[in-house]
Amino acid sequence: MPPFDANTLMLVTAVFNGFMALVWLVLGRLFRIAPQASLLLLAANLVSIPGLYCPGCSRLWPAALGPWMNELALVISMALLALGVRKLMRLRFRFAALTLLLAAALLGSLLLSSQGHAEASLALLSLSMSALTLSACRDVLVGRATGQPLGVTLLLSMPFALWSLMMLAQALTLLCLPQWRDWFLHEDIPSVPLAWADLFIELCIGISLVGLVVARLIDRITHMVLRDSLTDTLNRRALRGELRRLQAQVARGQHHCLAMIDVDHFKRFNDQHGHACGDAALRHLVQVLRTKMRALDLLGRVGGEEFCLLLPHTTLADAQKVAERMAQALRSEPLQWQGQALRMTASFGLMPCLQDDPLGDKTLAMADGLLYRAKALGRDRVCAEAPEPQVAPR
Ligand SMILES: Nc1nc2c(ncn2[C@@H]2O[C@H](COP(=O)(O)OP(=O)(O)OP(=O)(O)O)[C@@H](O)[C@H]2O)c(=O)[nH]1
Repeated sequence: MPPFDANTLMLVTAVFNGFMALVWLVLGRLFRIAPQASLLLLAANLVSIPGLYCPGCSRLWPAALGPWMNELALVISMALLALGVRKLMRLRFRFAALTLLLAAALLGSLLLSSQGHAEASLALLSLSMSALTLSACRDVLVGRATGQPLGVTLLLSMPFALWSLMMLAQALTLLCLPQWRDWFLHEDIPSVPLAWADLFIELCIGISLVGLVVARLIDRITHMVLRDSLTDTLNRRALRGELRRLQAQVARGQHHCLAMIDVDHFKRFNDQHGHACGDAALRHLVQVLRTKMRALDLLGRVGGEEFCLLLPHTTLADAQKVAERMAQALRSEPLQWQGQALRMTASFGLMPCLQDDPLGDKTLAMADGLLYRAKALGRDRVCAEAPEPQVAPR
């Protein structure tokens, strides 16, 4: 007897899946990390165990249904895995498509099995597993966190793609290449090469799923560190970082602009309608400003009701048009609060990013000065100023 027969390898895979079920239990229940996804992945691992290794199970159902029942557990496990991955990547469930796929696979394979077409029945189940893992692979690619490098995403999606390919190859072999059947199945249990491949891919999927959770945690922490929690704009720290980056480009001849934006008479929202209304007003402001921003533009909250807009690769004349459009949009879209339409305006101080200002402090201070000029001139307006032309020293 070889040192590792297929049954031993399937037992090792089942033990590993049991261990992963424990990992999801701890992550989801104890640490409350991705609790719903963890629950689905816990169930996926538990359900896979009888499909991988269950010596006494054959006594529970007719012998003809033996292989079908094993594969059935694996198909259900794959469906739970696909759902868990979707939840982990924060994508909406597509229950209709999943139910249709499962119903077609299970009913079709049962029908084929009952009519004596055991190979076609197994092939159908393998095909459905291939489709389920392919959809998980796609979800890992589609739902990747914003800052996650493409190489890492490809690496994390690889085990799902491998599993999908392996199941597809198994289905095609059962249907079209019976002479190669031994590569996949030995009688009704997996062949040794397939059992090895199973074990390897299950290990990789487990590691990949934990990697996805870590990527999600990193994404959340980065978001918390760099974003303002009320308005979901950049916070002061992130804004300063972006401004430094733009100032470095200004030194190399690029043209960027910066606008300081302050809500007019903001205190009245708080005083007359309560603090919750003030918060809603800030979110409304951001929502309206965003409709006039390009994908490249960056908005950050400097503090209180004061915001800073960075307009990369924009001349002062173009930036002025953007700011005027924003002021107009605010004027025409009042805040809807408890059945009332509350008029909201803002003042803008607009500056081109200055040369010889590596941290952007001078640019910020001058934009702030222009903002106060806009306030002094009666609010609800844009004040812009070109910098003094630089005179070359004689
Ligand atoms: N609701 C809410 N209020 C805030 C927040 N941050 C700062 N404020 C309030 O914003 C108000 C700012 O008021 P002021 O600085 O007097 O400015 P203003 O009323 O907008 O007047 P002008 O700028 O001169 O037009 C203060 O009452 C702060 O308490 C916040 O996150 N939420």
